[in-house]
Amino acid sequence: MTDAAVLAARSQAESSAPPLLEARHLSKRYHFGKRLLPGSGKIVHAVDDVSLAVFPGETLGLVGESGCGKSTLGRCLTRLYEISEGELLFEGREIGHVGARQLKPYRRKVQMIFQDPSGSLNPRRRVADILAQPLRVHGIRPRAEIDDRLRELMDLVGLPPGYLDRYPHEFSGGQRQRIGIARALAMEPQLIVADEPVSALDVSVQAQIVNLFADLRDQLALTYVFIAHDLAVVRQVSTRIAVMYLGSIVELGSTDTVYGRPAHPYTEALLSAIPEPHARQQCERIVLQGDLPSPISPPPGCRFHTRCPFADDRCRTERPLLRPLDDGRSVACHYPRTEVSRTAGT
Ligand SMILES: Nc1ncnc2c1ncn2[C@@H]1O[C@H](COP(=O)(O)OP(=O)(O)OP(=O)(O)O)[C@@H](O)[C@H]1O
Repeated sequence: MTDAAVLAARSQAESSAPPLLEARHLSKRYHFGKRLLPGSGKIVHAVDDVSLAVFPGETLGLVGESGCGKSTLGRCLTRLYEISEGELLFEGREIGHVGARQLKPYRRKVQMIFQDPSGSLNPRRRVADILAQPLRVHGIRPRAEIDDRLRELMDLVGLPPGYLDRYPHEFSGGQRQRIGIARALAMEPQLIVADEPVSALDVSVQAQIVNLFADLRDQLALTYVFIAHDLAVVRQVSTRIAVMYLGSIVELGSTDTVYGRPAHPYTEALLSAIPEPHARQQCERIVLQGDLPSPISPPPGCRFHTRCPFADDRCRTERPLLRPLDDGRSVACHYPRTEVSRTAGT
């Protein structure tokens, strides 16, 4: 493991603990069109050479605008999607390319929570059945202990045990998300990848669910990858932040470092849009010109150069690697904002 991207991904460790999960040069491509006719199909480079380490007990927030590849990366990390290239290691063991049988223990240890939990909640089954199913199928608890465990799970997510007899449609959105969380917890996971888990909820309910995530992390020593487009929510819940742009990580660092003084021009623009007055000292909003380029034909050089106000010839031709800076974060930019004079307007 000598190469700069992997070292940069690991340089963020807040403790000496080895990573729980590590992606090395992970890429995911979608093929569509007429694949049988050579040259006629198209390839979407949804995740492009991502190296990332997730450490035990942390919440790694994954942010970036719509279409940058957050969900695809989340699904690759949980092995819901096949990985096109690269490695994925859980507790040091390669699990990126193993078959279903070898993947079984990992499937339990890593759970995914979605924006809309309805997908995992069978509308014709009572909550008790929904929660008991993984306990039975995976033999997680002896039959005699299942009833107690169901009550425990309801208690963990703040729902009365009497609700076990109800059906999913009898709950509000926030309560349904609590049941989705309880279902994930039933597997006794070590890592949860939560993909936009609060974005469909009312703001007041969002705060309750975010607090629940934080409480559960402390209570059960969980580790999270928290995917969201709402930067204020991600800031509240995350210990570290990974910023994605067009399939790649462009900045990775502690939440305070990245939000306090972003180093990548894309992060700077993204954070300038947070409406909260206390989110950053700087109030001026940076409006990026142009749209997110297509991941079917990403631009050469720095992927961000077509929208970057500071791009020069080097940026147009040479792709910057994710490299560690002195302050512990990593950035994929030839001219990080923390290394140039802001007053000079560069
Ligand atoms: N099944 C698919 N086939 C082809 N392209 C896909 C597929 N799923 C996603 N994509 C494309 O891959 C890119 C990344 O999508 P992804 O959903 O991972 O981004 P995202 O950052 O999670 O966006 P959002 O926040 O809108 O969900 C997008 O350009 C998207 O259109």
